[in-house]
Amino acid sequence: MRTVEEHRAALVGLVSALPPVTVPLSESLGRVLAADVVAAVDLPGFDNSAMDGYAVRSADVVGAGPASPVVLDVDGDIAAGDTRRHVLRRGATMRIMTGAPMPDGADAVVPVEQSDGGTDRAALMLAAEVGKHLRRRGEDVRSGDVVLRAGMRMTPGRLALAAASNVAEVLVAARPRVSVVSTGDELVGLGSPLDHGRIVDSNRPMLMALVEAAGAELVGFGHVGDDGEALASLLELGRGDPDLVLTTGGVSMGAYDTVKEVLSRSGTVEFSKVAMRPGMPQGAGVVGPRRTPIVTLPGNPVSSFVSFHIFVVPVLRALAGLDPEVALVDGVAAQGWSSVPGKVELTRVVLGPDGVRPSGGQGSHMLGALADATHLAVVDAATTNIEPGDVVHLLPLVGQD
Ligand SMILES: Nc1nc2c(c(=O)[nH]1)N[C@H]1C(S)=C(S)[C@@H](COP(=O)(O)OP(=O)(O)OC[C@H]3O[C@@H](n4cnc5c(N)ncnc54)[C@H](O)[C@@H]3O)O[C@H]1N2
Ligand code: MOO
Repeated sequence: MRTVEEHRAALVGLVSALPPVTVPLSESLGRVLAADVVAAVDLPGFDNSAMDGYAVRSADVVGAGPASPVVLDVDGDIAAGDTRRHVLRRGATMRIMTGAPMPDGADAVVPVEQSDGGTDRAALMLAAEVGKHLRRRGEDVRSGDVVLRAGMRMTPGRLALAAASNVAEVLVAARPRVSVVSTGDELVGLGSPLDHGRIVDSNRPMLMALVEAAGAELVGFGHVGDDGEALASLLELGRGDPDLVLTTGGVSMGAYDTVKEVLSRSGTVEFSKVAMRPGMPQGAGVVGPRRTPIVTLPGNPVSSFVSFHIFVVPVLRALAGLDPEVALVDGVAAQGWSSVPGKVELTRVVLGPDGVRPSGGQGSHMLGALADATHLAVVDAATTNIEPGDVVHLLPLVGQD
């Protein structure tokens, strides 16, 4: 029996990194940066006013206050977007709006609320000191600064920072192209009537969703029955020219476990038992004329879900040129639970305010626990009992991190 690490290393070894791609910033949300983003401009780009009010030389308003207003000539207006270069006369002021460039010579702003609002002459009632209500060029970001680092996922906030820095395009990790195929005669499509003995093909929508939530691109999907020829031809097709094919079902010891039967014959896919629960029966290799990497996941829904997290995510990350390892986070058990000896156990858990608890029934056919689960607790093969207060290692669920 293989260890989880051995099987993961074998899978990651099947793929090589795809080259990163340049995308317009507007299409970068959710993508992982493949290079640092460097600001092309200072932020702010010029000294500007933080308030609607009056640009002044602080020396001209010394002692100004409600009881002792300083009255100055108003030499004109400066609106946001004014591209002229203004110079403020000594003993004068200019009306200025939020975001408008400061005139040369001005070093402070008196907000309109602390004035009489005059347009020819204005009475100012604040002794604004140097820098008051002023936003300095480059105080936020300097041109040439690294504002985002390679490996970060683009979020709306990061996108805003890149946009303000006038970065129009970014280099991002490639999105691997993935096909998903479910197998089994018992499966019917979502929304169809269910005869006795039939079940809904839930693994296919689950894996399609996992693929997309993991940042990969779904390029094909289908279902085949337990018919060896159909399965063989579907896999040969490699529809959509995927970088990876995922199958689910048909990999254990049954008389109709077609994936294993058909692909074992090809000689390019290896089937193994992995010391984990759930997800023991696994297979992987290459198929078709392009030797497309394939990972054959077990059919039990939870086994398939867990195997995706433990094996497919690292493969997708390797394809994207990222470190295959996903960092685990620590949590503290709020209650105890037992774990199978000799195998890594992946327990669906909820990380709540009081700590970590198993989320519902843990059978590999039981999807109920996925409603609330936030993480998989990775319990090593030597541990048979988790006690309340124990530190447990958690893998965030895809789409939930
Ligand atoms: N004699 C043995 N039997 C089994 C073993 C074993 O070692 N010896 N291993 C068990 C383990 S562990 C697992 S996991 C499963 C893996 O089975 P398969 O990959 O061959 O999957 P199937 O037999 O096709 O299906 C298993 C189970 O999952 C349901 N299923 C399958 N596909 C879907 C789908 N797309 N959507 C929803 N549910 C699906 C299927 O109906 C079965 O109930 O084998 C054990 N048996
Ligand atoms: O390993 Mo199976 O995955 O227990 O259900």
